[in-house]
Amino acid sequence: MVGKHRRSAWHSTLPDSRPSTTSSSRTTKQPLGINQRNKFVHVKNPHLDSMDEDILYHLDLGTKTHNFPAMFGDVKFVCVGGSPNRMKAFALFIHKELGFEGSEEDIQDICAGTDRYCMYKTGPVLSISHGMGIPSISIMLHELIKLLHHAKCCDVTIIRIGTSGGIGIEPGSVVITDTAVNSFFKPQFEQIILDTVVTRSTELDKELAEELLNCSEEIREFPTLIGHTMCTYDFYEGQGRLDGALCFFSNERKLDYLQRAYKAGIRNIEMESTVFAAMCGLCDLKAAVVCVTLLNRLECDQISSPHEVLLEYQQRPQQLISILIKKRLGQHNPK
Ligand SMILES: O=P(O)(O)O[C@@H]1C[C@H](O)[C@@H](CO)O1
Ligand SMILES: O=c1cc[nH]c(=O)[nH]1
Repeated sequence: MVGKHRRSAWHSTLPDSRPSTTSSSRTTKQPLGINQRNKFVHVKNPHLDSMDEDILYHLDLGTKTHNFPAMFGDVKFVCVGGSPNRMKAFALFIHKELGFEGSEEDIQDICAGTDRYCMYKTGPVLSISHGMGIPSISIMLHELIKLLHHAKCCDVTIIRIGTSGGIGIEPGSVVITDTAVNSFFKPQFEQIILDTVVTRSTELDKELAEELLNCSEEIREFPTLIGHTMCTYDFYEGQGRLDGALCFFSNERKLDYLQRAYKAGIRNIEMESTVFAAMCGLCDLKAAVVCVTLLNRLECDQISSPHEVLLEYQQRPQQLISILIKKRLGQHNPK
């Protein structure tokens, strides 16, 4: 049984079934979310205090070479996603949406000295790529969380905007994760530390998920729903695909697994949400995962939609996040 969630997954193609939660109480013209005033980002590592300098190697930043409070102290929203191009596109999009002055050329990759990750900042919004899979996002998050801590950022909301495979929902739907689960449908992330397996919770911020769902009420162009997200260690065998270089199970076993996942409340599969939820939770960061689905895994394994369709799908979580950010900043004018 998957851990607590307030209601079962819900599909916006049934508008009448939308919860009656009003958008006014939580999301109108408030600079910050209700319960997140002056909450600093916490690192949980006593060794950091005794370090003379902290070099964030994969971001090509360091506390002696860069003035973190000056560069990042005003950050309130951090958006992360796998692809460098997507995260650059998001930074440009949000820059325009927030009506900031300056041209696109002004938004440069802060991590240009490394090709591991890219990072863009526009106003209070930081946009960073994390590559594919748990190890890649985990390295980025260690360094990002330290960056936010050294910069003395407070009241930060962090959102992963990704792509995923849907289960039993229309391709192009956007899933807001209430709980990230592992391949056994459990709300847990297992981190191996030295020679010990440490199990961490993958609960995400339920209020933030609801706030995002409220924002989705303004977008009629695509369905948005709340559901569990399964996070795997692999795209092919790990997600029950029949089209990898290796596959030793039948179509029947694949479908049985995916149907059991659907019954457990899982609506999409991706490769980062559990560690993202676990690390952000431990460091007091309000976190959400918002992924578009590229296909329905009950129907196929290959992602065969045309490039333009996939590009448009990738913009959907960005549209939703832009409404949230504008509402939080008191800049939103509903259509
Ligand atoms: O944020 P992205 O689109 O990279 O997320 C998913 C999970 C994997 O990283 C990748 C697999 O195609 O897409
Ligand atoms: O099926 C999919 C599509 C995108 N990302 C995944 O991890 N799985």
